[in-house]
This record gives sequence, structure tokens and C-alpha cells, in this order.
Amino acid sequence: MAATRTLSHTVAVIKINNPPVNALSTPVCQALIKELAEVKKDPSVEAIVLCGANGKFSAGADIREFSSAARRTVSLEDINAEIESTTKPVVAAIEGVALGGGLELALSCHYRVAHIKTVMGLPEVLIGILPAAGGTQRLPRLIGIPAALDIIVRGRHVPATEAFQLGIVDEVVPSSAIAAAVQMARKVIGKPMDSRRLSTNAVQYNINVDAFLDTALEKAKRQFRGAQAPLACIEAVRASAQLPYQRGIEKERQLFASLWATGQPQAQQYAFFSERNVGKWTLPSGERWDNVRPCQIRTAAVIGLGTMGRGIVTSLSKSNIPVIALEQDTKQLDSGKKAVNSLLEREAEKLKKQGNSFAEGNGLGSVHFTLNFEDLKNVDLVIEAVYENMNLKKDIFRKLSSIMKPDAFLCTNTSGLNIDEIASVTNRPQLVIGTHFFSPANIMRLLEVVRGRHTSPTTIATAMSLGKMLGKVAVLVGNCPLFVGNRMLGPYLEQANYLLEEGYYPEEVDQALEEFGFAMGPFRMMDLAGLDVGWRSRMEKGLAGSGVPPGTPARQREGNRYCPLADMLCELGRFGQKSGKGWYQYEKPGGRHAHPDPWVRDFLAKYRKTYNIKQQAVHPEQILQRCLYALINEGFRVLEDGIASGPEDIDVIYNNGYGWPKHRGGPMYYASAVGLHEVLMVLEGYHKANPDVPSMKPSFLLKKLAAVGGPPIKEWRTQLGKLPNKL
Ligand SMILES: CC/C=C\CC(=O)SCCNC(=O)CCNC(=O)[C@H](O)C(C)(C)COP(=O)(O)OP(=O)(O)OC[C@H]1O[C@@H](n2cnc3c(N)ncnc32)[C@H](O)[C@@H]1OP(=O)(O)O
Repeated sequence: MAATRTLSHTVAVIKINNPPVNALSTPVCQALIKELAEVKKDPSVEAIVLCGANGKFSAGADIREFSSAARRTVSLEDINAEIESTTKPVVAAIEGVALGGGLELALSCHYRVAHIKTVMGLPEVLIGILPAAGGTQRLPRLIGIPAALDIIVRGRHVPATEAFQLGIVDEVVPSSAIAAAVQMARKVIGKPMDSRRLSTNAVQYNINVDAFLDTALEKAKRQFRGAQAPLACIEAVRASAQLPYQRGIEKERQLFASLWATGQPQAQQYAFFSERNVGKWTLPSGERWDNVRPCQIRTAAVIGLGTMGRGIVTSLSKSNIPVIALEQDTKQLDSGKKAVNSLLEREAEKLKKQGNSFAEGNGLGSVHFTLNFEDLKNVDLVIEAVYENMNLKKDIFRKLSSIMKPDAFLCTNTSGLNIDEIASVTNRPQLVIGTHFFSPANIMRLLEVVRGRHTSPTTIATAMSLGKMLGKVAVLVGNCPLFVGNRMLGPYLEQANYLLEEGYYPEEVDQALEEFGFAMGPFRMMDLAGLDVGWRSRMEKGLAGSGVPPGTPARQREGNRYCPLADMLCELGRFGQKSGKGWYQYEKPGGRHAHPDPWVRDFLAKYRKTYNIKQQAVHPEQILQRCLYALINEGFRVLEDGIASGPEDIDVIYNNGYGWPKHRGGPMYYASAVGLHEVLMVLEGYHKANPDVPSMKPSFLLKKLAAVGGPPIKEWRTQLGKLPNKL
């Protein structure tokens, strides 16, 4: 039953029942219409309470129905209008979540009572749409333009206490919201209801709405880089102030239809479900997320308090896991401790703002700082986060192997070293796993969980569950140099570098990719990460520095094209932000504002002259094609090698760890949207003209998928099923 009804004296309680989140699917909407019609004409009913089963009001419209062939036949706003016009008072009893259409439904009720732990909001913008069941028209009428705009454009979850302060709910209760709503319903029987019908009220404001919204629009254009939904949300809110309610609703509908036509909602909804699907990992041996139990992690330790270690300690503590943080000397321990404490203070401040109290178990886990390895021996899981050096990591794992209790999990935060080699020095390779966090680790949502050859399914389940506890989106990947995200970044950065050789400047390449929607272009990103990191790794591989065989041409390695520009900058001490100079110049070492550097322009001009490189006319569109298709081609190779289990995994990694614009779904989704044949043609053309750039040679899988007509992304797995799986 999609909705049930019970009677409490003269109050009918209608309960939405559609597990797991009471989404307002077509059957739920039909059931609501039926129940409403019956209670309206039932003379024994004097008031109505609307609530959700299993402690959740509703997570909104059923997102799956937006793209399904069977389009909705019932409009949510029609139901809302029906509720609002009812002559018997309707009280929403909000528990758990009231999101999107769920909150819009509640806003159509005459009163709202919420349990104190409820969160509510209009997060439609995060899935590429706008609240189109009256939310953009009713919320501003209830709480005013600025507060409504903030909730609608950011799509944020509003805790019940804040919702009460804003006036979204009439009462917040610590116990059953349904019982409180029934009580309230009884009290309001017979009272005048006109002012409680939000659609009949005018929006109140004492600001210049147009000027306020114009500023918001400009800000949103800069902040959301090409995403259309935030802009549509602002226009819908404008309509609430300028138009009568019904015309505002028409505007809401028009904006929804125009958004749908951009293709962005489909991409963002694909991203939404992909994030949920990657948690459902499966191994070729049949073990899966739902048949392997994770072990409970009660305590953890982190080794190394550099940038990554500090973020990881904070992330664990934020999730209320007690942590032991270890450094090798007092100086580093002290500076790590200072940094962690300041990060934790900020987290505590945030928790306070969200209305969470430590007494309710929402506090921060304790952090104990130490120089002594012995202190780690009883923790359930340790994460090594020292710098990228195989010998150092092996020393640490040897030590851990002898100190730690036998069932402790040993994780490494390497960003690309061989997990099997690290595990080989331990007495428990089955408990060794890669947990690749992204910087800043207390903020970035991505966690690449890297399975080694001997990693057990229980270890995988535990690392994946730890990711969830930390509020991250954990993606299981196989073990290969650089894993998935960083591996795909290689060819992308290579193309960006080649473009400089051919006549572009860093700021031009960055601008093209930032206009595409990336949070940061490749050169700003390299400056932020530190150019010395890649330089050290290239020196270790004999590609740069003294290890390069004498007589090797400057722009060639092993017969292939090579760009030494980044090495040359490092030789001059230009490491990026940390040294105040890199591809850009900064106000000071550690400065964050990148300014184009005339020195770099001059340096590039001399370089091109030295090597007699003719400036080629590369159309700006080609900047995108070359950088993005290089990255995508490597993504296909990752799939071909069985390092990721599907295109969704890659897309989730890029959306959450590399600043890929979510409104474009992810690199593999983008490839399928552009058309695989088109991607293949561009790669083939480039590779034919540049056979010395092997990364641009079209991958076998891309060719195969293009040959069968470039099927939609959800069908790629049929082809992947025939390929090796290294998970
Ligand atoms: C005409 C337009 C009118 C209205 C527009 C809308 O209402 S659009 C929908 C707006 N609502 C949202 O965007 C909420 C989306 N959901 C969430 O944010 C989270 O799922 C939620 C509710 C906070 C719960 O989070 P939790 O971490 O507890 O669970 P999880 O995310 O894994 O979700 C559990 C399963 O429920 C599925 N699901 C969630 N929301 C919806 C939804 N609105 N429609 C359909 N399905 C939904 C989710 O995919 C999970 O499914 P599973 O098969 O178990 O992976």
C-alpha cells in the first residue's frame, strides 16, 4: 500500500509508505489523491495529518520516474493545490527527511510539526532541476526572498531547529512528530485557515528584489560555471515576487521544461544514482557489498601529519572515531597538532551552527598525539599517510606488522604506489588495502579504495564502510600504477603541456577548461598540488634530471614525444603556490591568487624558438577535445584493464575528486553524450598526425563500443563483462 489511513478520534492520519525514502512515485501520488478525496467527504473526519512511514516524511519525487518511458501522469503541484484548498486543516508531521517534493508537499499543508532530528530542504538544484511542485513560489511567500533563495539555490539540508527559526515549521518536538501533529490538528479545528494557505499570500520584502536577484544571478554564473539549474532557480524565485501565484507556477513549469532540454538534469541524475551504485561493489569471486560483513572500527591511527595526515585525522575525529596521530619528531608532531586542532575547532564550530550537541553523540572523536609506535598497537585500523616513497612506506608497514594486534587493518594513503609491494613486507597482506584520500581530506568527498592481490573481501567491506562513516563516497578500484583518477590525469596534463609548446599560455588553457566547468584548469591545479611532486616521480623513473641517458633529445623519451617544460620550471625552483611561482605568479610563497606571469610568456617564447617549434593554429575547441579526449581514452583503458568495474565508478571519481562539473555527468558520461564515434574520430585523427604520442592511440574498448554503434552508457557493461576484472 503506497499510503495508508488511520483515524485518531476525528483526525485522519494519512501515511506515505514507499520504502526506503517514501519517494512520491506515481502510485504514491495516486494513493494520496484517493485518500484525500475520501477524508474530504467523510463527515467523521475534522482534520488531517500527513506523515511518512518508518520515520521519514519523504525524499521527494521519485527521481527514477523523470527519465523513465512511463512519464508521470499525476502532477505533484496538483496534489499540493488540492491539499491547500481543503477546508479541513491539514498538518504535516515531518520526521527524518522532507526533501524536494517532500517539503513542497509539507508546504501545501496548513501547519507543519517537525521532529528535532529532521532535515528538510529543496535539493533539486543538485540533480539539475528546480523545485517544480510549487516550492519556488510557496517558500518565498513563507520565509521571504533571501532565505528562500539561499535554500533553493544551494540545495542545502536545513536542520529542524533552523527551520523553526526561519518559520518553515510551526513546532519542533523531541518525540513523535505524528502524535504532536495530531494534537495540533485537534487544536486548530474550526480556526480560520486563509492565512495558512501560502499560495494566497503575497511575498513580503523590503529590498530591491530585482537588484538583489541580479547580483545573485551574476554570482551563481561565476560559482556554478555553466550549470543551468541554479540560474533557473533564481528566475523562478523572481517570479514569486513579480507574478501572481498561478503565473508563478506556470513559470516554474516552463523553467523545468527548458532545463530538461539542456540535458544537464539527465547528467546530474545519472551522477546521483552512480554515487549510490558504486557502494554496491562486487568481486569476480561473487563476494559483494551485501554478503560480506565489515568489521567495526572503534579506534584508528594515522601515521604522518603532513597535509594529508592532518585532513585524515580530522575526518576520523569528525566522525566520532578516536584517533591516535603519530609523527617522527617533536617538531613535526607539534606543528601537526597545531594544524589538526585548528581544523577541529572549525569543525566544532560548524557542528554548533548545525545545532548538533556533543551530548547527543554528534561530537568529535578524541585525538591523541604521539611519537611512539607502541601506542598504536591496539587500534582497529591504521592509515599510513607519509610522503610517496616506497622504501619509507615498506619500513613503516614492516614495523606495523610486528606491532599491531593481529586483526588490525593496515591502510596506505598512497596516491599511486603498488599496494602489493607494500603488503609484501607484512605478515597480513589480506588486511592491507589502499585508502586514497583527496586533499583536503577532511573536506573532499572521494575515497579510492584500492584492492591488492591478497586483500580479503572483509578488508574491502571494512574500508568501504569506513568511507561511508566518514561521509565519503568510496569507490573500489584495482591496483595499477596511479590507480584510476591520477592515471587518467596523466594524458590530460600531457596534452595541456603540449598546448603550451604549440603556442598557448597556461591561463588560456585553464580558461577553456574552467569555462567547460572544471573547478580549476590543469595549470592552476598543478601549481596547487606542487610541481615538485611530479618532478620527483619523473626523476625516479629516469625521465628527468640526471637519470636521463646522455644524448637523449630534450623533447623525446624512449622515442616518444616528451615535454620538459615542467621539469625546467622545477629546476628554477618554481614549484607552484608553495614557492610563490610556478605556471603563474602568486603574491607570496603559499599565496593562493594566481596571476599570469610575463616571465612565463617570455620563457615559453624562448623555448619555442630554441626548439624551432612552429606555433600551430589550434582552435580553442581543440583545447577541450585534446585534453578531455586524452583523459577519456585513458578511462576506457582503465575499464579495459578491469581496474574500475564500470564507467559510473570513473565518473564518480572524477565528479568528487577532480572537480569535473557534475552537470556534465563525468568524463565517461560526457563521452557517451558527445558520441563515441565522434571521440574516436578525433583521437584517430590526432594519433595519425602524432604517432609519437601513444596515449592518444584510441583504446580497444572505445573502438569496440563505437563499432557497435556507441550504445548508451548503461549498456556498456554488457561489453565489459567479456573483459578481465582486476577487482
Ligand atoms: C516536478 C518536480 C517536483 C519535485 C522534485 C523532486 O522532489 S526531485 C527529488 C528531490 N529529492 C532529492 O533530491 C533527495 C535525494 N535523496 C537524498 O538526498 C538521499 O537519498 C536521502 C534522502 C538524504 C537519504 O540518504 P541515505 O544516505 O540515507 O540513503 P541513499 O542516498 O543511499 O538512498 C537510499 C535509496 O533511496 C533512493 N532514493 C533516495 N532518494 C530518492 C528519490 N527522491 N527518488 C528515488 N529514489 C531515491 C536511493 O537511490 C537509494 O536507492 P538504492 O536502490 O538503495 O541505492
